[in-house]
Amino acid sequence: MSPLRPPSPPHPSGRRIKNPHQLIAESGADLEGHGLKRTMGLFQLVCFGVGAVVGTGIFVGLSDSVAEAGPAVVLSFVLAAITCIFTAFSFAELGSAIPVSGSSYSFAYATLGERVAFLVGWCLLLEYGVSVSAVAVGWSQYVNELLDSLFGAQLPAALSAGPGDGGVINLPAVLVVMMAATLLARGVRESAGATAAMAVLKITILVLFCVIAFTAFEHGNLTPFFAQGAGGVTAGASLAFFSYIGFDAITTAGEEVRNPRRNIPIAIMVCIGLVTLLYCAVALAAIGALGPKAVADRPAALSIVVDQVTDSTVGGGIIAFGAVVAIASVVLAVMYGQTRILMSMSRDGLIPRIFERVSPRTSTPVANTWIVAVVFAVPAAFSSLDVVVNLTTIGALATMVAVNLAVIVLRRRNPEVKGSFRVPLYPLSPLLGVAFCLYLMYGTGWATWVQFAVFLGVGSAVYAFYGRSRSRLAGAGAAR
Ligand SMILES: NC(=[NH2+])NCCC[C@H](N)C(=O)O
Repeated sequence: MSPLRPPSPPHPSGRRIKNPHQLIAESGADLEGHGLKRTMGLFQLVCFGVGAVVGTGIFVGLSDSVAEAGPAVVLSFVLAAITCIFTAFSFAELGSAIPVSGSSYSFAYATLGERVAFLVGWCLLLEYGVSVSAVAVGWSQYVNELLDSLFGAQLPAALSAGPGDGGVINLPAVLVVMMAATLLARGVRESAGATAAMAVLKITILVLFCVIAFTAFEHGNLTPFFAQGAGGVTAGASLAFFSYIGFDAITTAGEEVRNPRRNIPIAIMVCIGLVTLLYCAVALAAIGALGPKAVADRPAALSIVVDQVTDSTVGGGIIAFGAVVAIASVVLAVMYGQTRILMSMSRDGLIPRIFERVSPRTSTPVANTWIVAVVFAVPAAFSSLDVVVNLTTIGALATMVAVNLAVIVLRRRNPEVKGSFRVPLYPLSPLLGVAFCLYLMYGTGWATWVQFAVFLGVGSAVYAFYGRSRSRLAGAGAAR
């Protein structure tokens, strides 16, 4: 049973919009010590961000972006980072003004209304759920690489890749999803210490990679720099964007952060800056060592580069081991996020109540966790990486468009709700955020757009036939 919360009073506009004051009051954000415990400081918050962001995108996706952009992939990373920065400003403003859990879904509910909030929640199924599948598929490549360097043998392709990638079923990907569900259902979460350790591990592995790969650096490998022209840079940026997804996790911790109004925006900026530096260095090191062709379209590319540079399988094995641990932690974190978003939506009455049911034995949403695991194990088993990466990316970008718009709506409609952080150059920053997001969405290609349109159509139908009539907010009398 969920604790009963008093329903929000109707929004003055008469539309189904959650009153931001009510949201803040419900979360106890202005009363330190109420609600969840405020234990996270700035360092932990940055670690939390790095832990959520660095994963399959750089370890595996790098080779796809290099295939699109050549050495100019560095610019693709920068383009993706700029998109994130504008959007991160918006996340930071909303996160500091309305410091509640639930992230973009809650922000949209307080500004753009219930229908849009539902669709944002629906897109989060791509950004979180489908990305669990994507990250798991990437994990499986490094498991194979690790097995290879430990035992000199890999799993047969039939059992370690989906039909699109020349296999039948991707068993390691299914395995990691099920392991994460088992841990989450038992209430095992990364402790603050483990989160920090994981972030340090990721940074160490990537720095180690750069140090090794730079020993074999040759400028010649970086020319021609614009191997595939400007179009390649754009396509590469859409792919590279995946490796930044997750920075908004920082804003989902709103209720557990000390001094959120100051720490959340700073943590977002530090996290994106650090990650961009790392990614550009890794890309330059990898291409500088072996040239773009040897990096492009290779599974477990970072391990392979190190193997070739050091002429042994030990270094590559170490990188693979680090990647296996690091990527598994992303699966855990993202699946956790998905279950909590579904819990918020269920508490609002927009999806069936089974998602908010908490097991009395473990105090975790067990049914919710297993539904998520089983549903997203299917694309993990049978999809190829680029399909799930593109779907995750387009879903994430769509929610970010909504977040940028939410800033504008909040400032116009509730100018009194202010956080400590305000986006610079308003309204230019959120508008540029929208523009960059749309640009990268465009870069995902028409096939992804078609899949996305179908997905949104289904979501609208679910809202029309289910969520709309069962909404708690509607029960409060604000229905229109
Ligand atoms: N909230 C999320 N969807 N996180 C997925 C993060 C994916 C992560 N950027 C990676 O490269 O593996």
